[in-house]
Amino acid sequence: MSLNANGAGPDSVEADLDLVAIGEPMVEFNQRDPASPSFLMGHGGDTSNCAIAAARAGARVGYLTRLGWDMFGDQFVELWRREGVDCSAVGRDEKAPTGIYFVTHGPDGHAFTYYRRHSAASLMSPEWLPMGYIHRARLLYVSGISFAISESACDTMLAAIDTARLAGREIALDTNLRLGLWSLPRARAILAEAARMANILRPSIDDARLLTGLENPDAIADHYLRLGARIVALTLGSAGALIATGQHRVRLEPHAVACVDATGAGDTFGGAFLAAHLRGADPFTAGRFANAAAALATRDFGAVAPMPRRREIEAYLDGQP
Ligand SMILES: O=C(O)C(=O)C[C@H](O)[C@H](O)COP(=O)(O)O
Repeated sequence: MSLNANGAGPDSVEADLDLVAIGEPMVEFNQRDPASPSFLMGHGGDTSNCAIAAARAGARVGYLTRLGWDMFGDQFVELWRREGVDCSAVGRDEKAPTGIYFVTHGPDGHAFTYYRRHSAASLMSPEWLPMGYIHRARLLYVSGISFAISESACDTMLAAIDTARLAGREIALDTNLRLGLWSLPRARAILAEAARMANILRPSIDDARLLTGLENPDAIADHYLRLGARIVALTLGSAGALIATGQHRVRLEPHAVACVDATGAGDTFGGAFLAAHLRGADPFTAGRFANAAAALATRDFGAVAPMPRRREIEAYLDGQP
């Protein structure tokens, strides 16, 4: 079942949302202390993270997914309502569960363990897609993870992109490569196709190296600009970010914050970047805002809980030299 799903054409629908994100949310169990058997419960899933980060950064945001008819599904609906993320077109599935994942921490950073196979979101299909809802937003946000979780979810993402393109909406793609979900050759082929259709691209340097075979951040930015993106926001992990357009590029230095858990930092960058972009900031100003937001989001455990709000990000930037 999906609520308020309609297939009305773009001309009859006013864009009353800035962005709509589509993908899979997952309940998160985060191990704060490797010596302890207890896990902190939270909420993750890259596109839901991005939607919440964008809403906290000041955008009008909608989210599309399918949830189980379970306690975790109810929690997500409550979370999005609390965060001001419109979830009126979210579908629920009586037979399939909401996905979950575990975050553990080691010397190489965090690692994810998924329990998401046959989840409600992985059963998304183009027949379900509420196209009229996509028309309501100026920009569609998709992520590589959603192409990887199942064949029908992959088809749904391609249909969502087509819908947004035909309606003249912007498309933003986060590569979010998760090789536990699909093979590198498959990811390369499908994400290159998706990147061709994206106006704004946010690859991480690790993803981009694997996907393009290139090493150098400038060469990676050139590659994606050549594919057709207008803006490439390449995040460089603890080395900051590179924002590139056809005309200009700026390297953003990292912010020195005490990092506790980087889960969701990339999604926070994406959400904050898009919120700033959609209120008219140029890509470099949006990049500075996002770079600060992502750093602030690493100061505590969990993908969502430590995400900063617009005022906090601006106050932090005001205090920077
Ligand atoms: O892996 C998945 O499928 C998830 O959605 C789990 C996490 O919530 C995001 O992956 C976090 O993404 P980052 O912002 O790159 O840390």
